[in-house]
Amino acid sequence: MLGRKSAGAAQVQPTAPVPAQSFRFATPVVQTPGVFILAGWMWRLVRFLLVLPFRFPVAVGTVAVSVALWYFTGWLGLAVAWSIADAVLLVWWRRWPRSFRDRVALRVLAGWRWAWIYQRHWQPVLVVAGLAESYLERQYLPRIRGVTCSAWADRVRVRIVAGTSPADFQKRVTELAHGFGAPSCRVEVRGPRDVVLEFPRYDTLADPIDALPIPEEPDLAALPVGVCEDGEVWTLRLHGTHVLTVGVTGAGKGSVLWSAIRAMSSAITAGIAEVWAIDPKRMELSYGRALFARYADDGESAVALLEAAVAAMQERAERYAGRQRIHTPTTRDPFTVIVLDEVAFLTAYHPDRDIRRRAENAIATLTSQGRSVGFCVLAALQDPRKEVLNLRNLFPDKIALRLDEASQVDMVLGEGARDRGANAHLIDPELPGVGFVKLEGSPVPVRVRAAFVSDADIDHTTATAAGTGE
Ligand SMILES: Nc1ncnc2c1ncn2[C@@H]1O[C@H](COP(=O)(O)OP(=O)(O)OP(=O)(O)O)[C@@H](O)[C@H]1O
Repeated sequence: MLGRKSAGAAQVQPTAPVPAQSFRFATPVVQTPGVFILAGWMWRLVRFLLVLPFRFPVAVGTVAVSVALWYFTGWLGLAVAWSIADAVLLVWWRRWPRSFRDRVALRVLAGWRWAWIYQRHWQPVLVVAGLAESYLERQYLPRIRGVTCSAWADRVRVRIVAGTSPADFQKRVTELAHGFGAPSCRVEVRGPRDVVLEFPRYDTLADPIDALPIPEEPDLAALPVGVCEDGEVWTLRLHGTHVLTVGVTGAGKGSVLWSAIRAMSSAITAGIAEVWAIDPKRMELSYGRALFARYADDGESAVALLEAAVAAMQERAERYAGRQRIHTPTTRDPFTVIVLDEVAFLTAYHPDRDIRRRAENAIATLTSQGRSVGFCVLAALQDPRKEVLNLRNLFPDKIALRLDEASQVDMVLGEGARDRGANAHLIDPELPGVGFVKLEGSPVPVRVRAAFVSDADIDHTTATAAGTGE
């Protein structure tokens, strides 16, 4: 009956078996002869041995020379040669430790970690993490192109499978870090199908950092405020930008503010920079009050301070109009930093609506017009949501200290920052001052720790800059 034309077209899936079908076609199963399997393994072994000298020339060369020495001179010759080589390495290590570290120690370490950590665990970790691809019943894995070690991290260069994207790795940084036993993982895209996975070997920022020395002639576009994960000094640009520091209570926002103020204190003494401080909590900035040209701690006086800053900025802009386009700090026109602790107090939490409106207007004007005439807003905030501070995009530079939620990372550092490894919501509460920043010229967020400025350090800074207070 179904075969009749009047029954209409039957809707069957092309691959589903049809019950009434009299013949079934299936691919025949052919047993591979053992000799082919053996030949395949032999070929892989030969290929491995052929590639080995090119991949590890020093290691293979050392073994080859040792075998040759043993063959031609016996054990004695080999022992003498090794003793001389050891002595040379010892002298190298003692006399030029840095070059020894870069050229010998880190290379040996990289070879060891390539073999023992990455090559050994590569397949299981990537398959379980969902980074292996299947096509026509074959499995394709990203390939390790090389491993290098720096003093604190391993960098694994990977050729990804054609048709996949680096975003697949960026989404699985947590799985990769745990899979290879690293505290974290960051993904850097170098080119088409070319990514680098960076696995720190230990947390370089685990110990607090003491207040950094005060620069005598501070570069206001690169103030030393802490340390980056790779051991470099973390410098913060203030001149020519505005900076927003975001973090939950106790995240260490105060140490960022104080490190920046401390770093520019010589410029304050010289009269070419000044700080106007707003401290609604009266606990953070009040301690170093003598350093500030102006200070406010309640809604009315804070708004008056902000409006005075706007007036000063506009007066300066009027003088510069048509004459100069770049601000150079001088005693007449000092670089002015408006430090605003807990900015949400003025823009969201203050009970007086008029104060909130005036504060928001003043901050918007300063952040949108101030940077070219030498005004900078350095603000701290606990909650980055739009309802609390809808001006956050007017701050070109942002610092994400410990945050409450994963979704807040991209709110602070911009779209994709969390995928690139800026897990600010996972920062250990025991590590105040640790955060993520984007440094100039790189989209990859860098993990940093602000130096801790104690009360004694603030006293010292105040004493150094004495005579410039209110
Ligand atoms: N960089 C740092 N290194 C080590 N410890 C720090 C650092 N910064 C802050 N701390 C410690 O963490 C505590 C909280 O820091 P801080 O008051 O700066 O946090 P906060 O983010 O400003 O919090 P809140 O918003 O509640 O004021 C400090 O008392 C200090 O002991």
